[in-house]
Amino acid sequence: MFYLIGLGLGDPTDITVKGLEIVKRCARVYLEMYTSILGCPQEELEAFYGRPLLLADRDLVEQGADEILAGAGEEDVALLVVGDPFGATTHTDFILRAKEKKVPYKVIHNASIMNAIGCCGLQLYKFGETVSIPYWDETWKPDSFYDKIRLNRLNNMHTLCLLDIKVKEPTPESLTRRRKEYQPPRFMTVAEAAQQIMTIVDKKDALERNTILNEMSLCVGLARVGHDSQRIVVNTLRKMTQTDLGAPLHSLVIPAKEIHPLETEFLQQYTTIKLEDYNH
Ligand SMILES: C[S@@+](CC[C@H](N)C(=O)[O-])C[C@H]1O[C@@H](n2cnc3c(N)ncnc32)[C@H](O)[C@@H]1O
Repeated sequence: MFYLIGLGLGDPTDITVKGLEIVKRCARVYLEMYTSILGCPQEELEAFYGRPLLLADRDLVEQGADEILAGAGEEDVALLVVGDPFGATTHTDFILRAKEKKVPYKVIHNASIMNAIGCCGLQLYKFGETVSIPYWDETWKPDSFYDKIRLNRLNNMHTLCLLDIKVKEPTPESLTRRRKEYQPPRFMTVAEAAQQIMTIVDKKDALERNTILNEMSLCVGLARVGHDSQRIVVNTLRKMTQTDLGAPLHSLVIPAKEIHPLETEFLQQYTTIKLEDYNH
């Protein structure tokens, strides 16, 4: 059997009892930590599970599905995913590959940032399409995520912005070489995300700027959701560009234009801005 097991968001003990029992009895257990991170080293997980783990890095997850699924028809193999397995688009592919190979599979769910984001007080059923904000570089500055935020704002829906994680990215110089060298891992902060959004907003004409988003629009920065060190801050978009929420992972929420009074009351604990009569 092939098991896709969610680890939750915080620390090793967030795995479910069901997940832990499966992990203990599997022949091979792979750990995927490039679409998200747990905030503890692999050794800590191994000590808690009482068994070794095989690290499934980006190359193995994206190109090595056959290797991971090998033998899963006869013995138990698991792939551990931080959050919920369906909280990242990458893992549905594993299910399709298992089906194709006639390997039986089971998914063990856990908390995901997709639902834990409700901890800021904005109601989950008022969120529109989630966006991913990629790191910009000198030559590549995609801004299609802004169009989705715009549509959500026009439809009075909140937007969850998931922020880029760069792990095992080859250095530009080694791209053409057989032996790749890798850049240090990078995790986008709420300040960096807010800065990229501000850059787009600043380019819009005055009418668009005032009706969709402007520097005074509110946003919610969240760091390390589900960890003991979780932080949530509500700020204006401009001030969020200067807000340091510490270690990764971070997410940013752009609230809908109209916020329910209960949402306002909840958000108020994360800011000194008087939200009751705030109108941006
Ligand atoms: C591919 S997504 C989430 C994948 C994961 N499978 C899940 O279900 O939560 C990764 C992004 O989600 C956000 N994220 C994940 N865990 C987070 C956390 N604990 N706190 C804040 N943001 C988080 C970050 O923006 C991160 O770059």
